[in-house]
Amino acid sequence: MATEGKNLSHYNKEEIPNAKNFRFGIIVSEWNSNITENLFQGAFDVWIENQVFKENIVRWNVPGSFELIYACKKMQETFEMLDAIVVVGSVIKGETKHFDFVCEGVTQGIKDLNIQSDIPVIFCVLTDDHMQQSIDRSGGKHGNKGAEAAVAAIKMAQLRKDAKFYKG
Ligand SMILES: Nc1c(NC[C@H](O)[C@H](O)[C@H](O)CO)[nH]c(=O)[nH]c1=O
Ligand SMILES: CC(=O)[C@@H](O)COP(=O)(O)O
Repeated sequence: MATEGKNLSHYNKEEIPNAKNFRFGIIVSEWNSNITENLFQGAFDVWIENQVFKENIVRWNVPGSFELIYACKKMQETFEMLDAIVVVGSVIKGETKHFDFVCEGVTQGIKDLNIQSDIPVIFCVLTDDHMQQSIDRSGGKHGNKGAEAAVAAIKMAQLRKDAKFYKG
């Protein structure tokens, strides 16, 4: 398993672009908030550690992961100055196939928003079989996927900035 036995949240600050002037959006699902709040904190802490100004971080909340799609579309439309957006969710399998549809729907929706908009969207949605897997990946033994998402957001913001520079 890709994550098993590993903590993927450790990163080398020397390899992270200067994030001081970047502006980020983050949308947090309220489902499984014990998980999503830890994911948010992991992302927020990485951005602060990399000199992002608190006032340059915009947070919205949504009821569940499926609503991340619409909220992200509206955030892209509303805050065109953002350099990247992170969407945060925790989907945990239940008794029915609903888990499959929510996970696939969010995945495809966020993929589409990356294609349709100039603002990159980072996918920080845990899709786990049970709560322990979620705990392990939101500040537990396998690190914090929120921290990883924040690093990805910085790197993609820099890639977008470089692309604009080369395009002229
Ligand atoms: N079961 C989980 C959900 N389900 C709710 C959906 O995301 C959505 O809010 C609802 O279908 C109304 O549109 N959401 C999660 O984020 N995590 C879950 O485990
Ligand atoms: C992902 C879900 O919506 C799921 O957790 C809901 O649980 P159930 O499938 O038992 O209704």
